[in-house]
Amino acid sequence: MINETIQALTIAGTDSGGGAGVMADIKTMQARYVFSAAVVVAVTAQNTIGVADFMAMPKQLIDEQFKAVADDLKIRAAKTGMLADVPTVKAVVENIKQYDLGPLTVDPVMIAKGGARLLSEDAIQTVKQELLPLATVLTPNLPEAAELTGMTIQSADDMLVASKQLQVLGAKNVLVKGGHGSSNNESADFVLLEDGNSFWLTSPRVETNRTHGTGDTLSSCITAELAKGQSVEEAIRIGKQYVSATISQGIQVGHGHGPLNHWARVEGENNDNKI
Ligand SMILES: Nc1ncnc2c1ncn2[C@@H]1O[C@H](COP(=O)(O)OP(=O)(O)OP(=O)(O)O)[C@@H](O)[C@H]1O
Ligand SMILES: Cc1ncc(CO)c(N)n1
Repeated sequence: MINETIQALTIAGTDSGGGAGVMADIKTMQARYVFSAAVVVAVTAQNTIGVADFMAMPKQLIDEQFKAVADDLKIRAAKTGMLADVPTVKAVVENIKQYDLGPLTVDPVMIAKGGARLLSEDAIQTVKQELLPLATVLTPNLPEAAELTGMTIQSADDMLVASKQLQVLGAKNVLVKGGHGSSNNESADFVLLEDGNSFWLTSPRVETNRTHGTGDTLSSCITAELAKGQSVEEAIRIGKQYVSATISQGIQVGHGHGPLNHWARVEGENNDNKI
């Protein structure tokens, strides 16, 4: 008998251009040696330049995908990404409550790098009230943290206050991503853990437009590491190291915000005998 392969689930939208959403999630989990299943809740027509169109899946098809996965696979951790609109958020929340999917990472995706809305404005409230309380780890970028808290977030102190507010709203552990920050030489993320401990994660800011799917990649890596049984702190630290490697070891695809290098290796990591 061989040991059961570690399995994780992404619940998100597809990206026809291959760089973000479900595609980035699967590539990331594969690179982290975790088997990835996917519940597709929306399909986008998208490339590195922008999102041309998208459609959310009907509730019945979302329910059936969750059931198909839960009936057969042993999911050890899950993440959510693009959730499109109110009915989709509600369907996802209902299914997450119904099945044992392990620790949940919520990436509250709202607006794509090109400016397209991937979550309707009225659904922000639904995410806040119904999905946030289910999050083991919440990973907003600066504009998302601002939307969810109603704060203006400009300084490091603002990130700290926002993370506390997000914990009050029900997220156990919060990672506020600084990719959209104004510092020119550092990309600094703030982490507030369930036990009240907090720390900064910094990496050199890479001068590049190849940053399509950074948030998806970070949250998927965290999910993969949680599936392996890593602590939340360790999963977040590895996530930051991996996403930094995928940005700094860039590849060239497309004409806009290029995708990341999911083949990138974290320096010093031994990847022998991972399966
Ligand atoms: N130019 C950069 N150089 C280094 N690290 C970066 C850069 N841009 C983003 N990051 C890092 O990537 C991670 C994701 O942050 P970011 O704020 O870009 O997420 P996001 O906006 O949700 O991404 P997306 O919407 O494209 O998926 C964070 O750890 C952030 O610090
Ligand atoms: C489908 C999808 N999910 C998430 C993002 C944000 O990176 C995107 N651009 N597209």
